[in-house]
Amino acid sequence: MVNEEKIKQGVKLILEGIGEDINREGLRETPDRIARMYGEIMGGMEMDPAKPLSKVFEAENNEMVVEKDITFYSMCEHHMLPFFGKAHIAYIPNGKVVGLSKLARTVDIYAKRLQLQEQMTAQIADALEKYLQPKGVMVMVEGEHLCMTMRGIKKPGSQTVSTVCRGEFVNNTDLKNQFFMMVK
Ligand SMILES: Nc1nc2c(ncn2[C@@H]2O[C@H](COP(=O)(O)OP(=O)(O)OP(=O)(O)O)[C@@H](O)[C@H]2O)c(=O)[nH]1
Ligand SMILES: [Zn+2]
Repeated sequence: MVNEEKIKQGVKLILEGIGEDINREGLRETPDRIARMYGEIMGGMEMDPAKPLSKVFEAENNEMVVEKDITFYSMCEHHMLPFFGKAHIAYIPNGKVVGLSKLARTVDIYAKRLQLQEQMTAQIADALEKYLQPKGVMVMVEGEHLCMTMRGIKKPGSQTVSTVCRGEFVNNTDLKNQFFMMVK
C-alpha cells in the first residue's frame, strides 16, 4: 500500500515550491487526490504476476500466439512523467497457454510503477518465461515519453521502441520477422 499521508505532505511541498497557495479553492483537495491517484497508477508494485500467470491451460497447438496493441500507461523513473503506448507480446507455447487477458494483466503489473521502458519490456518477457516455460517469448513496447516531448529536448511524436527476445526468438530471424509482420 502506498503511504498516502507521505504523498500528501510531498505534494503540499511541491505546490509551495512552485509558489502556489495550497489553501486556494482549486488546490485544497489536490494533495488528497494525488495520493489516491498514486495508489492507482503505482498499484503494480504490490501485484505479483504469479497471480494472472499461474492459471494455465494445456494446449496441443504450439504455434506462436501474439497479443498485440496492449495499451499501457507507465511513469518514467527519472522525471515521474508518464510514458505510454502499446505493448506487443508473442510466445511459442510448450504445452501450456494462458488466458489472453492475463497477458494484458502482466503488462499492467509492470507498467503501474516507476519504470524504464527497457526494464518493463524485459520484466514482461521474464514473467512469461518463468510461468509459462514457453519455447520462446518476444516482447515489443512502443512508447511516447512525456519527458522527451513536453520538456527537455521537446521532440513531440518521437517514439521509443524496445524489444526483448527469449528462447527460440533469440537466434531465429524468421521468427522475429514473423512477429514484426504480425504487429505492424
Ligand atoms: N533508457 C531510458 N531512458 C529514459 C527512459 N525514460 C526517460 N529516459 C531518459 O532518462 C534520461 C535522464 O537523463 P538526465 O541527464 O539524468 O536528466 P535530464 O537532465 O532531465 O535529461 P534531459 O531529458 O536530457 O533534459 C533522459 O535522457 C531521458 O530521456 C526510459 O524508459 N529508458
Ligand atoms: Zn523521464
